[in-house]
Amino acid sequence: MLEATQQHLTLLQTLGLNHSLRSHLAGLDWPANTDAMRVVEVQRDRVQLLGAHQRACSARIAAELQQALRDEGQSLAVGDWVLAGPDAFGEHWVRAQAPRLNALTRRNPEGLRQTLVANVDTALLVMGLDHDFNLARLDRYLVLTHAAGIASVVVLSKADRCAQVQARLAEVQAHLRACREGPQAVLAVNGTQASARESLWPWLGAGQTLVLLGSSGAGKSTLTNSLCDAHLQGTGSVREDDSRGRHTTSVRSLHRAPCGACIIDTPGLRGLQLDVNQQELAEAFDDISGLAPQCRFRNCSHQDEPGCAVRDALSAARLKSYHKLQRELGREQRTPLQRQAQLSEWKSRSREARIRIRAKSGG
Ligand SMILES: Nc1nc2c(ncn2[C@@H]2O[C@H](COP(=O)(O)OP(=O)(O)OP(=O)(O)O)[C@@H](O)[C@H]2O)c(=O)[nH]1
Ligand SMILES: [Zn+2]
Repeated sequence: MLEATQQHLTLLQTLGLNHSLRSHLAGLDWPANTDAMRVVEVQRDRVQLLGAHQRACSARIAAELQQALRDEGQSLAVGDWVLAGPDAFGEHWVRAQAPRLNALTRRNPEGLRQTLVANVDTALLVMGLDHDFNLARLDRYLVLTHAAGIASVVVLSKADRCAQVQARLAEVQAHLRACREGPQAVLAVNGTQASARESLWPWLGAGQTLVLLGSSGAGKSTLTNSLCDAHLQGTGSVREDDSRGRHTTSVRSLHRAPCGACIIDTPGLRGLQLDVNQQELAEAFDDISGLAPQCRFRNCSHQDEPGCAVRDALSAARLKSYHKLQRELGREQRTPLQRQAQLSEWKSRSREARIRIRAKSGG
């Protein structure tokens, strides 16, 4: 049994199973008749899985696992590793989930935590060299990946449509010049061509998992198709005036590239609400936290204090991003549920107070 399991695990390396995930899986209590498989797509009450047999299969989530996930406010995400197998009727069931190495999470519009993808090696932050180019949005994505401990590469797409590619590349480099743990590279590509694959070659090793992030119309699906050398993902045109896409991709899905890497395409996020605290934000802006000790005032807010080392060294745009995200976190510290709970607590307190006052005054 162990031999068979080991053989399976070796086959699964091509699906992104690395050494650490392998030990996570080996440490699970394997239910009878199950195999290790990877979640490649999440649907409403089903997931699509790929396993050692390399055939996609559709599975439902066993009630106990469903309950356990719900208790933790979690759900399965693309990239997860699970144990799944068929029942007597041939219906496949996911019975266990392996602990994740990492996950990208955001707050959904209701303020609840949502896992976007799990077990990723590199995030490609895709930004079009058209109207999509926006350094403030890039800063937001960099916080998302940094907080998850996932390496990032900035990919400026539509290089064939832009007359100032070098200037744009230099702009991004200058914007992030003081970062110690910034993106691993900043590249410009024509996502429609196979040459994009060559530019990204260092990150496309066998068993590597990459996720493409960026706004709708940035060119994520186009790049996915080029990296996978196949037309897997539908692509859509963008509006002439603002380069906005039409949200062509609607689900996250994992694809295997011929080079052996796993590519996760994602739909463009409409406004990315971060799921980080002030500490994580400060860590992601390590250019600011690194320079702050040199400011004249220990509690310098890097706004208009004299002797501010941060303001002198950073671009105004980078500092503006930081202040904006800091304000946003201050506002968003509480989720709508917590805000509602707070509101009803105030209401009941003032009701009690009114009753006390009335009782005192004998009314
Ligand atoms: N010329 C050129 N066109 C590109 C490039 N990348 C994307 N496009 C075009 O830009 C449009 C949007 O590309 P998509 O790949 O659908 O964008 P997306 O990021 O997947 O968008 P959503 O699925 O809506 O999130 C399509 O018309 C693509 O053909 C590129 O590098 N060069
Ligand atoms: Zn300062």
